[in-house]
Amino acid sequence: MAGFVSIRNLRKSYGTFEALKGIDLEIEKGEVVCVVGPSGSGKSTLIRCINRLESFSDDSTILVDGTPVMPGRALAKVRAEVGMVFQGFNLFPHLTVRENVMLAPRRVRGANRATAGEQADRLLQRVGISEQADKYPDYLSGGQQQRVAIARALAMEPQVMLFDEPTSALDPEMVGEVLDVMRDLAGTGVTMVIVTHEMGFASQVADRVIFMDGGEIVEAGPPNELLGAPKHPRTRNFLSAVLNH
Ligand SMILES: Nc1ncnc2c1ncn2[C@@H]1O[C@H](COP(=O)(O)OP(=O)(O)OP(=O)(O)O)[C@@H](O)[C@H]1O
Repeated sequence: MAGFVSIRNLRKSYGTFEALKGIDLEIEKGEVVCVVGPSGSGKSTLIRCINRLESFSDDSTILVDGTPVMPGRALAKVRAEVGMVFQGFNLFPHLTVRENVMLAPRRVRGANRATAGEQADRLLQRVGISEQADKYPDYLSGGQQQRVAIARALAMEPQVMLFDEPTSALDPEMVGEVLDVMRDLAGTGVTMVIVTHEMGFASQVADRVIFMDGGEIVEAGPPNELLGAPKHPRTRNFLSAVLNH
């Protein structure tokens, strides 16, 4: 049966270089999937294809809640259902924290100012930074900015949240506060796909961990199996390199 996010034969090339070599992946509604693997294995490319920030081969199919992720009118529907959080926080520097969170509901959904403002305040409370609402992003720490970015993505009430190494650009002492917000979110029924190098976090929150290497899914399974007792030698090599680092 097709998953809530259904990926079939996903191929992506940059010139002659094949970054994704035919990925098949079904993600259930509410499932939390962590994608791990070495640098350059195609993790970011995979999740960027899900909302078509990257184009992909014509013979590949991605469906989100049954809607094909293809150029055209349906793409706006998919993008409204899929929130994304990047490594860099990508907040608008000329807008306050609250205005950053209000922007998409106002522009895309036509929400009025009061409704969008109330929702922003609720979301900022949820990510623990209500007191920063009237500041500009540059005055916030990296961890706080990333929490605003999560609130901003949640403001569209997405069905799916994509996270592309959300803690990689943070100073170590700020990683925990962002992972805590994501951990809370994982308990709320939002479907999450998370590219991460945080193996401890993946083992705690993931329903399934996917190991990618060379543009392919080498192995996938529940965290205790994939991280605890990987079957494939490439997974074992990767994990021993990461964990002994
Ligand atoms: N715009 C691009 N043009 C050319 N090659 C690209 C482009 N984006 C990515 N690639 C290549 O595609 C491959 C997969 O990149 P991707 O960023 O998906 O890897 P990744 O697993 O997310 O790596 P990392 O953990 O370092 O972020 C890499 O070899 C990368 O160099």
